[in-house]
Amino acid sequence: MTNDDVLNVFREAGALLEGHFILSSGRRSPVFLQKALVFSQPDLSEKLCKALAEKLKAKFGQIDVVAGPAVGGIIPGYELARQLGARSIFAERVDGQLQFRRGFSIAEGERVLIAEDIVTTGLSFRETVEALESLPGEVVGGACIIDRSNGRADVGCELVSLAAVDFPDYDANDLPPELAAMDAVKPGSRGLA
Ligand SMILES: O=P(O)(O)OC[C@H]1O[C@H](OP(=O)(O)OP(=O)(O)O)[C@H](O)[C@@H]1O
Ligand SMILES: O=C(O)c1cc(=O)[nH]c(=O)[nH]1
Ligand SMILES: [Mg+2]
Repeated sequence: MTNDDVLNVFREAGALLEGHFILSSGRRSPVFLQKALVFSQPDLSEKLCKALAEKLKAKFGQIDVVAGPAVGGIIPGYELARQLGARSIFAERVDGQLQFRRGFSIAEGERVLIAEDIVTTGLSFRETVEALESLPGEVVGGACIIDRSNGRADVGCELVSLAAVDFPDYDANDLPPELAAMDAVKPGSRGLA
């Protein structure tokens, strides 16, 4: 799939939003990819993850465990695991810190892939890498559906994206006038009680 093919899936699902958004990192953007609207359609999740899984097989070979950060990483992580013949686990925030709970485990020597929906600054990805450090297994790399930093984000491991695009984001104290004129909304889960 090309970048345009992937963006068209989001556009047709009504998931390519315009406005004033507060991102997970606290940065602001006039564009938001509401992935939940795409992942609410299993055929679309399957289509995107199948194309991404082909790239991942070629790059990393055998994967035993796919680990994604909640909430956004759960569905693509599960569908990628299905496509790759791997297990799927997820990390969730406890007092703001990502932890693997619910009895999830990784065995010594297992090959682990980190799966995300969207990468902006790479912060959530790096936190997932950190959460995996105290567990057995080898992180062989990472995957995301859309890298909106177009390859600039440091994710703490080798990243394969299905699409890489350049969407603007700004410091909250340095907004362009058209964004400053709009009320901001925060769609993600980070920081919610
Ligand atoms: O690269 P980053 O700057 O970390 O931004 C990307 C992250 O932001 C979103 O998660 P969010 O914390 O908003 O919550 P969600 O997963 O519940 O949507 C998205 O799912 C990624 O995890
Ligand atoms: O950076 C984010 O928080 C973010 C951006 C985006 O486009 N979509 C999303 O779910 N999160
Ligand atoms: Mg997330």
